[in-house]
Amino acid sequence: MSNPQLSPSPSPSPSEPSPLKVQMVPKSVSERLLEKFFDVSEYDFDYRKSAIWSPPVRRNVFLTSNGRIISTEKEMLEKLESVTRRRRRGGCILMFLKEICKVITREEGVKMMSRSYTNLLDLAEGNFPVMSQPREKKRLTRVMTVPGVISEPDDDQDNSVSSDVPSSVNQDRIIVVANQLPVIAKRRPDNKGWNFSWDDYSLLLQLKDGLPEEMEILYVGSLRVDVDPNEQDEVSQHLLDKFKCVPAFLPPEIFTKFYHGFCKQHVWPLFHYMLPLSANHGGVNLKLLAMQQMLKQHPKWQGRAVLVQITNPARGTGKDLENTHDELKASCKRINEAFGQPGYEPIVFIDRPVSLSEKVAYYTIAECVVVTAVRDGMNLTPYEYVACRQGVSESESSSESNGPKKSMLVVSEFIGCSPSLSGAIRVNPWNIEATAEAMNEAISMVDAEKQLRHEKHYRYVSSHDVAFWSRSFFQDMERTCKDHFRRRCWGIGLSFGFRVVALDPNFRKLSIDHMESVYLRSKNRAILLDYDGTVMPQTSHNKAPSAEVISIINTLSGDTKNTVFVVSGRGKESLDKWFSPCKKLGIAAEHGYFMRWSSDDKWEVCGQSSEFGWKEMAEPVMKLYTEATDGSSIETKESALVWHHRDADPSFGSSQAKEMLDHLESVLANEPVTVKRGQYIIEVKPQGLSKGVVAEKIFTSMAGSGRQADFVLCVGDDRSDEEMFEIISSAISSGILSSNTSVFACTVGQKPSKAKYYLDDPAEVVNMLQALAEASDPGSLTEYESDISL
Ligand SMILES: O=P(O)(O)OC[C@H]1O[C@H](O[C@H]2O[C@H](CO)[C@@H](O)[C@H](O)[C@H]2O)[C@H](O)[C@@H](O)[C@@H]1O
Repeated sequence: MSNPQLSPSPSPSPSEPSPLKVQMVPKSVSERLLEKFFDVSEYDFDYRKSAIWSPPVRRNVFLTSNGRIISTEKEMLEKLESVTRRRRRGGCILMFLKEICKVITREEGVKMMSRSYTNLLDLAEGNFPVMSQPREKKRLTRVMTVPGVISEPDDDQDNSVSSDVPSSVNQDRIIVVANQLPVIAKRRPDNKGWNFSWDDYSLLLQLKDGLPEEMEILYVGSLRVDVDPNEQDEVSQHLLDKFKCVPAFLPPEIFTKFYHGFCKQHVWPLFHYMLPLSANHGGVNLKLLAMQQMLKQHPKWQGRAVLVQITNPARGTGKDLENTHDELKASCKRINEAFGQPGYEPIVFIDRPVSLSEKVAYYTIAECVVVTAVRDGMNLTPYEYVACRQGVSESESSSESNGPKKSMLVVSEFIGCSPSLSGAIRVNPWNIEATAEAMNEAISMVDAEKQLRHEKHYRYVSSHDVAFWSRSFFQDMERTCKDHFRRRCWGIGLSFGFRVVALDPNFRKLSIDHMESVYLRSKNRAILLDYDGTVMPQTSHNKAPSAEVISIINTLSGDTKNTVFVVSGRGKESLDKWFSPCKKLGIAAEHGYFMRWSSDDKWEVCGQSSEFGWKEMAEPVMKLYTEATDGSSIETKESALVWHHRDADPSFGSSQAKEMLDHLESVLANEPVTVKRGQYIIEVKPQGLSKGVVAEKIFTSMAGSGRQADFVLCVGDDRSDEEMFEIISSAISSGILSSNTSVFACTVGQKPSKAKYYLDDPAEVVNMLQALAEASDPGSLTEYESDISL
């Protein structure tokens, strides 16, 4: 092992958190296993350093890369045995190493953090750290990888809550984790301890305005001061009691590496797709060059226009930053020398720290603000500027800006706030000429227009404040987590393909025997079947239904107790041809744009819209993506356009599909259409057309003719089929179906769905339908139909 084997240090007792020093610990189970089976010295890793120390519990918990929790040494050995067996079959040394690397031993972590570094999972569970006291443990819902009911913990956690719902959820709480806590810490004048107060300027603090009043808000983050380890317990307790803040005390050198190194040099550039230096080169040189260009192109501004460049002092250090800074200074000097006059310098370069009030003063007098960041998540400068310009009172403003409020913005199209500023002049900051022209246009604009643009922006800024954003984030979160505690989480896939899906605990495999017995007892049955991916495998090349499927569907639709429909996105011609032997079968084609109750009936056109002008807008976009995506194609249906990427490279096709979805949604935003994803397709279809509407029509018609369905079987595999499942509960509440109706909503494949049941694949669906066909009443079949079904 690469770890030096030092003498074991005793485990801290639960009441005594570990002192602030690095301790090496005895070899863990996983280390011993690694040594036993692999030459681990080849792999230079030390997983223990990544372990987060938490106050000790008395057992180990291992988390493997597929999310399975292994909680005993015995289980670990079993896992190892199975992996080594796989290894012999030519398998997965690396995979196992990765799994082992992900092992988290809660007891054996290297205790390099200070005592305030508490376990965030505990916070989430409602176990607030009470310093120096043993804590009660509750557990979060576990992640499983195999179907079944989660067994109760068999360990020594006597205090754990056995219910799925932690008691803490009775009280609404939100935990805000941020770099800095929204508190100001000052040493007491006598140097004995600290005074704390809320930081009223902190956005984090203002978040609460958008949250429900009874919501408890807990903050986790660092302080801006360095608190001696001896004082940390007391400070933590005080901040928790009085401010609901949990401080993370990072030693200064770790904080510097974390913030200036990891955050600024790695995470920020990574998330903004740029090298660290190009940012600084952050909010500046492109703008100076644009100013130079504007003065050259529009000499009328020489002697009149001044660019005040407020540059935050560089947060990092190093030769590269110094060079960048020197370059900026040189640009300012060059421009000022070229265009300056006695008493006039076109560029005022401020690279010292600027207080908020000074910044507000600059914003208040600025005729225009120019933000040319080449990449930024949000950038609040334009909003702050608009608010400051609104705040100018007539008595404070110069005679020139007396009268109506006005402001002008030139903003980079690459910053997050750009789309929300519809009155701003948007530029590509790399295009210096265009930026220069935009600056000229902005300051040359007539006052009335500046005023209109300002009013528009101010309306947006004043209604989209911090409270607005926190409220909308919170609502999104609430919607997403609505059933969080009810659902079971399942780990699916491996490595990068690993994901956790949350499924309803009642989601289960459809029991054919049970359904068959209900089928036999029922009198009015509605059977709604999707086509592709349900009765027809997606992988099949021949898309026509097999003779077996035709025979089964024919038998089912021939039973007078049954109303059977194929409800598909496909066009009517192929469905009509394929199912021509099934005379009594209903067909809904193109998501219900066309509907036919039996082969004797005419096709009804159900679309509300006969206006297809949008096709001319959608098709060129689809063509663009088709040209760029080898293997993709466009399908033109009567009511819809479909872009297929099944035959394209899987990952490229799917990323193109995501991009096209966004593209089409914005191009067609004002058109009466919806853009939907399906199995390897993006489909644009008229609004109001859905399989849900089809299902509703069928149930309504049955009820209207005195044959309200007492049995509903609805099977589908795709997103569009979810609309059928969804409509069932509203059909029961509206009385179209009875609360006694036996409903079998079934999706194909195990995945999050509105359906309560699943079958694994189309083969199982066909078996299930076969069982129902066999249970159907042969007496109700016509002679011709019984011939076919034989
Ligand atoms: O509602 P469904 O019966 O599931 O039909 C939905 C779509 O079916 C067709 O696309 C599907 O089959 C294609 C092969 O023929 C395949 O490449 C694609 O991935 C599948 O989604 C049809 O072409 C679409 O118009 C339907 O919307």
